[in-house]
Amino acid sequence: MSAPLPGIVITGASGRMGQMLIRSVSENDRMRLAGAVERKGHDWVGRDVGEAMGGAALGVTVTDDALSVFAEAQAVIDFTAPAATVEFAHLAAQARLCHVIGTTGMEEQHLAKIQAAARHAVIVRAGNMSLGVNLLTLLTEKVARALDAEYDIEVIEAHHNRKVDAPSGTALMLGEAAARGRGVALADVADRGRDGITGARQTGDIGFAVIRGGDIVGEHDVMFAAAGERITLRHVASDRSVFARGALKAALWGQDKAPGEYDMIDVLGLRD
Ligand SMILES: NC(=O)c1ccc[n+]([C@@H]2O[C@H](COP(=O)([O-])OP(=O)(O)OC[C@H]3O[C@@H](n4cnc5c(N)ncnc54)[C@H](O)[C@@H]3O)[C@@H](O)[C@H]2O)c1
Ligand SMILES: O=C(O)C1=N[C@H](C(=O)O)CCC1
Repeated sequence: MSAPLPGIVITGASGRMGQMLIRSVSENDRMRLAGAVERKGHDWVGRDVGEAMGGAALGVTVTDDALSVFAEAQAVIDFTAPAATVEFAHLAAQARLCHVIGTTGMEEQHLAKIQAAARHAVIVRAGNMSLGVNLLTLLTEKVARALDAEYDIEVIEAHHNRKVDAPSGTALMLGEAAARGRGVALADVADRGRDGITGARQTGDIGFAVIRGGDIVGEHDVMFAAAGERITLRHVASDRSVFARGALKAALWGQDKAPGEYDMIDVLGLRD
């Protein structure tokens, strides 16, 4: 007899990523959709999630009681908002299931609570779950290590007009990778908001520039600019399925791991 398929809960079910994840999990034959969670008061609560999405019924009713569905599942995939994710991390630790976190815009207070939850649960967290961006972080680190500070590093990102955090989680991952390559702490060299008479660029800074418009899914450039030449590493996401694919991989990967915090470099087996 074959083992039961791992049950996956999707939080933020009505969101841009939530709907993509509901579709991806329900079409995947290595897992089953075990729950769909939305915030209290959301008009999807109490409805079949497939019908709420405008399609066929999936036999899963959207709930605002996360713990009740976590108790019957093996993983939760969570692309919501920082405060909600902290709450879900606490509940996932209680239910001892794998928590895959795609939420960005986290501050120190959120990260400390997630770290505490990782004492009891497997947590996989990444500002970008796509294979392409995770490879790009490795390339960025390598190029930054090879070049000296005569090469100014700028991270440029573009996203849709509904995005609420900036710079994007991906831009910060790329900035961290560049700082690692340089052997510095990003917090010491990040230049995140230029406006007015800023003065000349400081040698060694890592700059961030942010574009918001229309339905851009996610675009990131890491530029190394020196006198006489410029290198640009680029990733363009044109479909949210690339993030969902990584998240589903992480949920399966996390099933037999010890509690702790992991990222997509671990999931993809790319760590040196
Ligand atoms: N890591 C990645 O690969 C990746 C990719 C895409 C988006 N993201 C991040 O995922 C997050 C969501 O992005 P989106 O575009 O889907 O946003 P969205 O606003 O479309 O969806 C967020 C959903 O979360 C729900 N939500 C908020 N609080 C909740 C709560 N307490 N309980 C249950 N549900 C709650 C909202 O109602 C909404 O449906 C953002 O932080 C975004 O940056 C990460
Ligand atoms: O649409 C978003 O929001 C995205 N967020 C992530 C980020 O902040 O980098 C990943 C790309 C899409």
